[in-house]
Amino acid sequence: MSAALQTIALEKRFGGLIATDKVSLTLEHGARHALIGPNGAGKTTFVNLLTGVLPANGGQILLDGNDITRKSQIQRARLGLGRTFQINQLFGAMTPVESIGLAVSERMGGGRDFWRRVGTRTDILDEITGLIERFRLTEVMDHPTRLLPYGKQRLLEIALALASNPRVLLLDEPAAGVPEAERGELLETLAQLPRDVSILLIEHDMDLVFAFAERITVLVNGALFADGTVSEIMSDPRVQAVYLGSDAHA
Ligand SMILES: Nc1ncnc2c1ncn2[C@@H]1O[C@H](COP(=O)(O)OP(=O)(O)OP(=O)(O)O)[C@@H](O)[C@H]1O
Repeated sequence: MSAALQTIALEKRFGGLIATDKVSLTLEHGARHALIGPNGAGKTTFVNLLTGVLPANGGQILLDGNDITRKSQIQRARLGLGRTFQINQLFGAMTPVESIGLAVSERMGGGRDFWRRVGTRTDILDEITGLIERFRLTEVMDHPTRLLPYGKQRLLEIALALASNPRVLLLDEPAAGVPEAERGELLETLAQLPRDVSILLIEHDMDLVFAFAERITVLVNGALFADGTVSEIMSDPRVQAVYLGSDAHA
C-alpha cells in the first residue's frame, strides 16, 4: 500500500539558496508525524511545496501514490490534502457554527442556500454538531469569532480544516500564540483527531511535539537531518546538539 503522503528528493531553490534540499519524507497512513527544525531550517517552505503555494524545482510529491507535484492548491485540497494556517485566517464576524456550517454544507452539497434548507438536512446538522463538540466550541458556538479566546480560534481553524474531510492534514504551528493556560485543551483535542486522517504537524512547541507525535523528522539547512520514532530522536546526540539543546523552544 502506498504512503498517505510521500516526497521524493523534493527541491526548492531561492536564487542561490537551497531552502529544500532533496527531501524524501514518508507520511504513513494514520501517522502522527512531526516536522521540526531550528529557525530557517525550511519547514515553512516544505509545507508550501506540499500544498502547492510554491512550485518545486525538482523531485516529486505523491498523495496516496498519485503524483500531485504539478497540481494547483485547489486540486490538492480536492484530492484530500487539508491544512491549517500559521496566520489566523478566520472570518471574525462569523460565529463558529456559521463557519463550520458553511464548510460542511459546501462539502456535503448543501451549497449556498444551506441556511434555508438546514432544517431538512439532518446529516449536515449532525456533522456540524459533531465538529462543534469534538473541538470544544459548544459554549462559544454563537459568539463572533473575533471575540473568542485565541485557543478557541485555533480549535476552530482545525475544525474547519477537518470539515473538508481531508485524508492528510498539515497542522502548521497550531500552538503558535496560544497562551499556556489554553494549550492543554488544544493538545487533548489534537490527540482525539480521527485515526483515518494522517497528520503532519509542524511545530516549535517541543512539549506539544513530544506529546502528539509518534514519529519525528528533523530538517536542518533545508535537508533531512534525522528521522525516527520520538524516543530515537530524543536520544540522538546529533539532534540534541543542533536542536534540542538550550534552544529547544526557539
Ligand atoms: N520567498 C523567499 N525568498 C527567498 N528566500 C526565502 C524565501 N522563503 C524562505 N526563504 C529562505 O529559505 C530558508 C528557509 O526558510 P523557511 O521559512 O522555510 O524556514 P522555517 O524552518 O520555516 O523557519 P521558521 O521556523 O523561522 O519559520 C531561509 O533561509 C529563508 O530565509
